[in-house]
Amino acid sequence: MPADVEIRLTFVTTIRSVLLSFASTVGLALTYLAAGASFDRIRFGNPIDGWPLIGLLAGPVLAGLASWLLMVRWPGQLATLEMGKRDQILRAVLATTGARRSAQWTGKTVSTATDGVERFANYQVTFVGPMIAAMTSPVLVIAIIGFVIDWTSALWLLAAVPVIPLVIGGFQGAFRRVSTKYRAAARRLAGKYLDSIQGLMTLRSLSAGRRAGDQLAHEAENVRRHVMRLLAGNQLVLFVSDAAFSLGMITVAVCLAISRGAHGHITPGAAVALVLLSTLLLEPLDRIGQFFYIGMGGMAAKREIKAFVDDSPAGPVNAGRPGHHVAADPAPPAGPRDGPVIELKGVRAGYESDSDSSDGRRYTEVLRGIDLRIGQGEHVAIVGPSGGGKSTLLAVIQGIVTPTAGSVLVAGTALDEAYEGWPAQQCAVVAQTTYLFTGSLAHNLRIAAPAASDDDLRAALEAANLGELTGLPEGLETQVGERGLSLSGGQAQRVAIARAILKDAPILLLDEPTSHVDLASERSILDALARLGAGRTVISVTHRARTARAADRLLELRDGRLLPISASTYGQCGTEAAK
Ligand SMILES: Nc1ncnc2c1ncn2[C@@H]1O[C@H](COP(=O)(O)OP(=O)(O)OP(=O)(O)O)[C@@H](O)[C@H]1O
Repeated sequence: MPADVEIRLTFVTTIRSVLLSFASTVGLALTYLAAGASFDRIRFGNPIDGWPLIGLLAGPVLAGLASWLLMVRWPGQLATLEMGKRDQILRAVLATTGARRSAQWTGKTVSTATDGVERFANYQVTFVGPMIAAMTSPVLVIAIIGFVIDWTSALWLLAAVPVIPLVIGGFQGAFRRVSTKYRAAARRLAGKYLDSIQGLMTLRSLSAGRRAGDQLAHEAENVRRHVMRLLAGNQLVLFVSDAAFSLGMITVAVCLAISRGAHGHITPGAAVALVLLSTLLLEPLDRIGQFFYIGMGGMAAKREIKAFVDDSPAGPVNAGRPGHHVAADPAPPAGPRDGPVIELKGVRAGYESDSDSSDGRRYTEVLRGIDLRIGQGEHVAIVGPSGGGKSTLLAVIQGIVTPTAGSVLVAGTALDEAYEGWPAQQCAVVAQTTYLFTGSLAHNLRIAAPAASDDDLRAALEAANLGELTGLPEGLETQVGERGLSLSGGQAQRVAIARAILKDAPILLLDEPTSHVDLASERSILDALARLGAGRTVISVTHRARTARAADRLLELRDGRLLPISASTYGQCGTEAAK
């Protein structure tokens, strides 16, 4: 949601709240004045008639109508605001590089996009406007008292009114840390909870379920403690403000009524109306109860959403890198051209991770000056120690990880100048594991090529050595993913190859696609990959000597740098899995 829409919505909400609150205040004021006037008439033996009667009837109706209008419009505005914020967060998520993605980050995202957005919208729609209205309506009440009853009493009461917002402002400063800590604890719990669900099978196989449960209970207890602190603060403030202000304000009003009435400045009826009207000056106090739970929580959520969105490199791949121009329009498709298809010069890249204990972030550099030139149709294999940065290098080529220095050219176009989706369009990837979405096999394949026909899908499955799936009773409509047929690791990898075939990109990136499969599956996958790689530029990250030797060129990634090695040296030196 663009900021101006948010500002407009808040502005409209506030104006509406102020108007409706004024209508409600006038309604109640009319009732109290009518009650006072009636009191005078009763004293003189007259029945209740004329404007006091109209006031007594119309006042509550007006007040009730205004309050009702205030209530009925909220749900729609809440939904609009929540939808807009979630859309903004989703865009930020999609623009976030792989460098940030971790279980902690995912948990934070879920917590911010659900509970955080709800709290923010609730705060923005049901709190900000009514709070401003509540703060301004006493001025209206004072004016009514001044005009209708007595200016001296009005001025005395006016002196007490500014104390309430001042006190609320003071409490806000004192309790801001409490609500920020509560939101942080809630985010941490969401992250751990999600982490445990994602790693459920691992936890079970390691008999670590109970320990993980204890940790979750510990985090939940932490959240409970912070909520209790917030509520305790709320109760304390309610007690202090109610005791001091309600009593103080009513006492002042009663003293004024008695003193002004005794000296004949106001009638007994006006004195009664003055005391009744002074209760309307306590309207801001009613809001203090909401202040901590909705107000403080909403403000913390607002800061959190802003930090989340500001923190994500929304927009083009390299947005935020100083001095880099980003093309607004798609660059031309890569045709056969002279020069390298992939070129990296002096590329440095790494990861920032949220530090658990402090506010700061830790940066670890993984690639420390990569130079690489790959020509059209060339097949390059990259080997190296585990954790050396091979997957990171592929992520840089795909534009998922943005280098901190150096330049990257993909399919003949520098990423600095390409639009956001360019590298993803040019590369088909088969990674170590494949994610299958819940849905049909066809749905899972069309993610790569939405316009593909059923025949295209079947042909891709055949070419990926996965023809057996088309023979299932429901064929392409067979449900796979979490709630459907569970495919084996090898079959899932071949679904990824079928996706790559359908995508038909000029560059093929293979990140150890056979590392988690058995020998029979490996043969089948390598065979399908050989067909897929023909005529394409291929980078394959591997630990297998056979795959490495089959490449045109072999490079080793070690200590953040790429060095050429000969296939014979690789086999003999025995890099750990080079068998
Ligand atoms: N999203 C991430 N956030 C933080 N650090 C990361 C992230 N991804 C990878 N790393 C770290 O970067 C380093 C390089 O990881 P990378 O996966 O690129 O290595 P690799 O050579 O592909 O390893 P392997 O052969 O085991 O797959 C590792 O130390 C890893 O912990």
